[in-house]
Formats: sequence, C-alpha cells, structure tokens
Amino acid sequence: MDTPAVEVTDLVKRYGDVTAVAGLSFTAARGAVTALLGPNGAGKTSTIEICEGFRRADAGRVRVLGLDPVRDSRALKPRVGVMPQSGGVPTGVRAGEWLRLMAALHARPVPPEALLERLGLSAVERTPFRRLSGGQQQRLSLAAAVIGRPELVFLDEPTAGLDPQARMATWELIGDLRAAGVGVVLTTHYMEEAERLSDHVVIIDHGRVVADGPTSDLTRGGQELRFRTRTGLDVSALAAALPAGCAVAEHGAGHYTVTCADPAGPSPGLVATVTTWCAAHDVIPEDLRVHRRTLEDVFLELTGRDLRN
Ligand SMILES: Nc1ncnc2c1ncn2[C@@H]1O[C@H](COP(=O)(O)OP(=O)(O)OP(=O)(O)O)[C@@H](O)[C@H]1O
Repeated sequence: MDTPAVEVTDLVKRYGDVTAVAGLSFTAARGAVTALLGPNGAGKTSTIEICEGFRRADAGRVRVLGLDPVRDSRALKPRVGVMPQSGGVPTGVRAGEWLRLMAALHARPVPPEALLERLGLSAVERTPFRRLSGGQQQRLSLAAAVIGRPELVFLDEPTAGLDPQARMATWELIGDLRAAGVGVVLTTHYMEEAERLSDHVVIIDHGRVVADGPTSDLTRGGQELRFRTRTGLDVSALAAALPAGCAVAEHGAGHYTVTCADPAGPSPGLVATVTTWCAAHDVIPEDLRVHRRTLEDVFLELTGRDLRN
C-alpha cells in the first residue's frame, strides 16, 4: 500500500510532429489532491489520458497504484475513477440509468440515489444525457467517476463551466474523497481553486514540469505591501525611510509596492513606517494591504503572459 497513487517518469507523447509531453516526471500521493496546472496545450490531458490507460506513451514509465495502466488495465479499472474533460457518456442514456449501470459494475458502489441527491441531479434523473445542461453533464460524469469507491480518481477540469453552487458541491466531494484516503489527480485553469483544494501542485508548460511541490511551499514568501495614491511619489525618499533590504516601486500610475528581503513578509513596524512617512508627506495610502503571493502569481511568473495557440 506504500506505492504512490501515480508515478510518472520521463514521459514523452508525440502526435506526429507535435511533442505534447516532453520528458515529464511527477508523483501523486494517496490521500492527497495533486493539481496538474498549465496553459492550454501544455500536455495535461495527454498525461492524464496516458495514466488512465487511454493513450500510449512514446517513452517513459507510468505506474498507477503500482501497476502499468495499459498492461494491468483490467486490474486497475475497478480501482480507478475517471472523469474525462468531456464525453464518456452515451448521449441517449438517462442520468439515473447511467449511474445505476456504473454502480452495477462495482462490488461496493455508493448508492446511485445518494450521489444524484448530493450532486443536485435527482430532478433530472430521467433526463437523457444530451438534454442535460453542460454543468449537469459535468456533475454526472463526476458521479460516475466516484460511484465505485475508487482508490484514485483522475478529474480533468471537474469544475469547468459550473455555477458557484455546483463548484462548491464538487469541492466538498473532492475534500471527502481526500479525507477517505483517495488519491485525487485533477486539472484546472482556476488557480484559486487549485490553491484551495490541492496539497501538491505540478505546473506544466510545453510538456515539461516547471514547478512541482506542496502548494503552500510554492506560494511561500514573496509577500509585499501594496497601496495606491497619486502618481509620482518620491520613491527613493520613501525607500530611505524603510529598514535595510526593503525596496519601493511604482507599477502603473499610482500603484506602489514595498518589498522586503525578510521571508516572514512585511512586519507591523514596516506598515507603521510606511503610513508615518505618508502622513508626513500628506499622502493617503489607499487600499493599503499585505499582498500574499498567490498560485496565480507563481503560475504567471513561470509560464509568462503570452497566449498559447
Ligand atoms: N489527438 C491529438 N492529435 C494531435 N495533436 C494532439 C492530440 N491531442 C492533443 N494534441 C496536441 O498536444 C498538445 C497538448 O494537448 P493537451 O490536450 O494534452 O494539453 P492540455 O494541457 O490538456 O490543454 P488544455 O488546457 O487546453 O486542455 C496540444 O498542442 C494539442 O494540440
């Protein structure tokens, strides 16, 4: 039971001339949420689909619950839940019917009615899949992924297009899976969601890992003090009033940041020094706040601001 949920080593996937995954390695633990993040086309879905056994790798090694996803697919099927990015459900089948069918494939399923209720699908139980709204289809697909009480689930953009209520219900379900010891590997483009849900983050760009670590480690440090006021403050005069190792810059008209080398972030004393200086110079520091580095800051620092094709 000590094998990780997922182990990917030097994975390569090519589609003709396109190298979608270019030597990617990461590990996902059991009982933890691992988020694979990356810009469009970074190689996340390709990686997940190889782990699910739906695609073959061109090179590298993948182990899922210690097994080979292609060779051992029969042994893995009852132990791994999969929520694909889209599709996976026949369009004419009714929601309840599909879940009962999925339940029948497992030895100890969650009662389908309980899952329909939990994910707000009871009222559409008799509706064919193609007539469900996009969000309802997503939720049905999530229900099907977890109905067999899997040890590991792959969720490819589980909350894309969901309304806030459905997103919250999905987060709660993911939290419960984690608490029950299930390994969760998910992709999302919502950085706030990844920060909130995941224990571990793997950021992928151009098919390679550009950051990999506990979510709290990736966002540690980098705190700064921000405020806005009139443009053209004498930033060198302000900097001179601050403790050694602190710097001040104006970003855009009238937006100021004060950064310090202290890894603990801005101290109460620093806030007092800035406000005292402002008072002495007849400046009101509007929206003064300590800005903590977010996962979105880290993501943009590492992957840049250019749109991907
Ligand atoms: N079946 C395929 N045939 C050809 N190219 C493909 C195929 N599937 C994916 N690709 C290409 O491989 C690259 C990686 O795609 P992939 O879907 O793995 O990225 P992703 O990170 O999941 O993107 P997104 O965030 O947009 O879902 C892209 O350039 C994509 O166009």
